[in-house]
Amino acid sequence: MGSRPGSVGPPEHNWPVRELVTGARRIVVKVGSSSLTTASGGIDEQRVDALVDVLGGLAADGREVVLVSSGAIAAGLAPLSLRRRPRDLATQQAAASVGQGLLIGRYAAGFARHGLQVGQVLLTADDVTRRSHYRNAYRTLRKLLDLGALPIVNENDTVATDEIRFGDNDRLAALVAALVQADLLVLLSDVDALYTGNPSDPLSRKISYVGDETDLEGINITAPGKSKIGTGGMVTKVEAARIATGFGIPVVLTAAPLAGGALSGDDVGTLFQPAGSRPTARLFWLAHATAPRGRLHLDPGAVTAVVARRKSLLPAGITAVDGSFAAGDPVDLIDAGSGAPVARGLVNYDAVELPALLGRTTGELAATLGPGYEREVVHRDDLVLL
Ligand SMILES: Nc1ncnc2c1ncn2[C@@H]1O[C@H](COP(=O)(O)OP(=O)(O)O)[C@@H](O)[C@H]1O
Ligand SMILES: N[C@@H](CCC(=O)OP(=O)(O)O)C(=O)O
Repeated sequence: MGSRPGSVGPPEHNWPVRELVTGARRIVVKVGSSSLTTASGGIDEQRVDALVDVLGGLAADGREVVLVSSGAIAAGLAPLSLRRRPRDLATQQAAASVGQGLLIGRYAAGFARHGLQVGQVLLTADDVTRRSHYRNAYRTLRKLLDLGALPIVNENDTVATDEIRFGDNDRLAALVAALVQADLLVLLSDVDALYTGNPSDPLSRKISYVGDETDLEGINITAPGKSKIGTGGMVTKVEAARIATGFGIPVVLTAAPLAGGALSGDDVGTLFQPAGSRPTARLFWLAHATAPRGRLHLDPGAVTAVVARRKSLLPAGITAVDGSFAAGDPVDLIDAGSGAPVARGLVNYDAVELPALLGRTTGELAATLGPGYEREVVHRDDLVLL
């Protein structure tokens, strides 16, 4: 890559942030397809074994480790004589079905050398977004850890459809980190850190520390090239870091071969500082893990009331409704002027009930329709700003 300008780091040299890494007891490690498989499609056994050795070392040190591993689709390509990552879902699912078994087999053999059992946990988006399901997922992961087994999580690609799938595992890893209340999320990729621009551009600088959102301003994240076997790219990793740090979990982003050093506290990769306060689990899930079932469009007064004054949303400030949802479902609140989502909340009415209520005051609605219609459309306790 040639010489490049100096890296962008924390303001003070002795910033103790690396202790967030070395002191972490429960760690979620996510590894991307590009770090586990060969360009021609198949498992890169040496790289899998190198990762297993690092994670086995952590477990031997008494840390709880959850591995979120991509690579099922890529690992299934060569065995099925597929020459590149298929575009159609059915072939991707078939490749994942073959590749997942091979991948987990390789992990099981590798971790056995460290005296560790692995537990395969395949999740769909629903499993980590719906309250009843994510409690279930949590129980399984917790039990595996209690039994001394190392959970290996992937998206359940063989049943996930285009509409519901995560596609990349970065966001899934951030949600799993929140689910198990991890002390640290490590995102391993084929690039050693986040850069200010495309890492192959010599003018791009390495970013060693992200303190908050302002440190991400001006960063140019380019899509991975066509030859890539991963799907998420850097955009989904930064998004995953936002989700995890927003839940109070520090994140280290680095290359898989640097994982051992990063976990020992070496100043490698990019460290994302966690937010000071942790939102309630319920609101965190509402913001990051729910799929909105509809959209309520707000006039300027309602946007100010909800965003600036943190008030409940009343029917008078809603100009339009779309989607088909039932009372209790998550919906996005849209600034009708800009079209941007400003908040997400749990709605108190069914979609079919709302059109007759729009623009009317709660007093007027209660007088004509009965006291049941005095209720807010979205109560402020069920609202989270986006
Ligand atoms: N600003 C940036 N900093 C670092 N990497 C970047 C940036 N913009 C784009 N990338 C690309 O993102 C790629 C990582 O994404 P991806 O291939 O999906 O990884 P994985 O398979 O590990 O999930 C890197 O190889 C890099 O080329
Ligand atoms: N669940 C998929 C992950 C897809 C993928 O490529 O993700 P990633 O490499 O994390 O960008 C698989 O195992 O192939």
